Amino acid sequence: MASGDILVDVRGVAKHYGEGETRVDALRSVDLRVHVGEVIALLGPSGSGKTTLLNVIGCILAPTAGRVELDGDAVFDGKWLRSDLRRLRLDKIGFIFQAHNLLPFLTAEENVSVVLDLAGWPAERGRERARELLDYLEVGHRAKVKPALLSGGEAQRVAIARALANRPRIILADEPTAALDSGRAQLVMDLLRKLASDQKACIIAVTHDEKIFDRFDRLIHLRDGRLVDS
Ligand SMILES: Nc1ncnc2c1ncn2[C@@H]1O[C@H](COP(=O)(O)OP(=O)(O)OP(=O)(O)O)[C@@H](O)[C@H]1O
Repeated sequence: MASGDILVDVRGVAKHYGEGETRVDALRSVDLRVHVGEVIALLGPSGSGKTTLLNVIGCILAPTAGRVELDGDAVFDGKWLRSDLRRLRLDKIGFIFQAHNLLPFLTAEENVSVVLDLAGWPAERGRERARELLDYLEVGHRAKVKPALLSGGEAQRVAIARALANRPRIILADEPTAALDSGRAQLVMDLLRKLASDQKACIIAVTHDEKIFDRFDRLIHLRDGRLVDS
């Protein structure tokens, strides 16, 4: 595959927390490349480093060593290479969290458009984009409803709309289907697959949800901070 197809390029990434006797090596020399259109699962026992790796790729956490390139831009090489990490995250990365933490006092539509406000979109265009995405995710008819009145599946789709609002090409998900029953979990995964292909994006999801393993292109296993054979 051409190098232009690589959206996430992690090389020799290590991360330890603490020092001396309390030191924990959460990641040890991790190499990972993720291509356009790929949908990848990060698996491994509790404490194996999955969240740490997701947070490093999401530019939320600085590794102790190594290099990270996102969508062709070097962002970390022993140190951050970009001063505007918040902007970088807004432009390139979409986060989908398990507890979908929608803002309870905003409608579904406003929960999506608020991200675009932050990214500097004019309000009207932000609202249009939010509606378009909610329609695409088949939850447009719930646009004016607040999160408390949404079903689990609807709320998760609003959270996905929010993660995608600014057209990020790197989508990071932490247990995206944990709160859903089997049928809804499959639907969410089918949606994420369609998105990755339509928007030339990639998806990296931490999951323990065996019923969706067959929806991933690759299963990446972490053990004690190292990648083991997929
Ligand atoms: N802020 C922190 N300070 C100290 N140690 C930490 C911190 N965050 C994580 N760790 C440790 O780093 C290791 C990897 O943690 P991480 O959360 O990445 O694992 P995980 O695979 O996501 O686990 P889980 O499936 O339980 O969420 C663990 O030993 C954890 O205790």
